[in-house]
Amino acid sequence: MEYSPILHSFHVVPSSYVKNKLLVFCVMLSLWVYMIYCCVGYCSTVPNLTYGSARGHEADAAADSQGSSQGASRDLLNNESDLDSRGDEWDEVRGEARALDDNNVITSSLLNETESKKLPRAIIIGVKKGGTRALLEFLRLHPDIRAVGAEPHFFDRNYDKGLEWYRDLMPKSSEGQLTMEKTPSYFVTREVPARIYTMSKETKLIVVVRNPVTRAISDYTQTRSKKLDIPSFESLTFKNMSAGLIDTTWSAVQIGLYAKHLERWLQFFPMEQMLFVSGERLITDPAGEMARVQDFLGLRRVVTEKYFHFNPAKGFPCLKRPEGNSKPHCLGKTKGRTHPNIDPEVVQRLRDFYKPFNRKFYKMTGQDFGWD
Ligand SMILES: Nc1ncnc2c1ncn2[C@@H]1O[C@H](COP(=O)(O)OS(=O)(=O)O)[C@@H](OP(=O)(O)O)[C@H]1O
Repeated sequence: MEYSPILHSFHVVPSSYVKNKLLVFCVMLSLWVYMIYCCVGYCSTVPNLTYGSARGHEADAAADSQGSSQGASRDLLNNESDLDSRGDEWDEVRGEARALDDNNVITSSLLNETESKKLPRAIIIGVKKGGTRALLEFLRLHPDIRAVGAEPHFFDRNYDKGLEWYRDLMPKSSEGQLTMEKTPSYFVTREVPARIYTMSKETKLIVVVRNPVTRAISDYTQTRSKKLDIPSFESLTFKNMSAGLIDTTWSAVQIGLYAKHLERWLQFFPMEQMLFVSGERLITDPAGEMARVQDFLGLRRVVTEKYFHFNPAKGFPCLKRPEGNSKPHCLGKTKGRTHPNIDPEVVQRLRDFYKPFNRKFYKMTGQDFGWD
């Protein structure tokens, strides 16, 4: 019989030594099997013991960014549910703005786990046809702003649904981000100042104002676009045309009495908590007005002139990517409608009618909007 070291060792070495060797062999075998599994890609299904924390964060970040894009598309669906919402047209550019600041993107995706829906800390409360959609869409370019695209009408039409209903409409945001909404009818609705104050007396309020005569014509143009057989602007303006008595109960006229509406807000909020944006300058100098708005909200000045491109055919500033030369995005067809020609005498009568109210408004706000 040939000499066999293995057999020999079996005979001469104590059995505990053999057991130990077998144990080591089994461990080695398992490790090899494990490594082969890794090579063919099964590791992702097995708890990662080797570099668990590093890979774990990468995976979380990927899942988070998926989460945030889902959030964005939910926001987009909200937009589509509202007639006035044209926010979707601007989303591509908005994404571009976010990509501006890499740190911000990384931070926000890592923070996504702690993101939650919050009540707005700033609201664009008016005025109807002032340029509120343009302002909201310009603001949505800012990475520190999360805004709901549709108009929630919570404080005027849906107040009985409660604050949780309202909060649920908001997009998710991280701690450093500011949640916003716009509903232009708030500025003229009697109950709204007290209700916003009850939610939070710290709420920042923004009002986009526009020459009340042009605003009234814009308002009328919108109504007429939906209902063709309405009386003329001229006949609706007067209670008694021959006596020249203006009908202040007609909402198109009433909304423009800015000083009167503002008085109600000042019973609840100090002037420092309100910002008045010129609807006219938002068209002629959007970057200048945006600088004021961002300062008021305590934000970095991210949305600057490099985001705007004046479209001569449309007659309005549109949004462009700061880099590259892709086509600028403009607001939809319902913004910037052609106004009907109004009898110049009626326009003059309205101007005269608004003059004292405008003066009072300039005095209250400390701003001359140059309408007279
Ligand atoms: N960038 C840009 N693009 C298009 N339109 C612009 C822009 N900036 C301000 N505006 C003016 O916004 C007016 C509509 O105002 P609102 O968005 O407040 O209207 S609404 O109350 O939400 O229906 C709209 O009024 P009309 O011109 O009467 O249609 C515009 O004059």
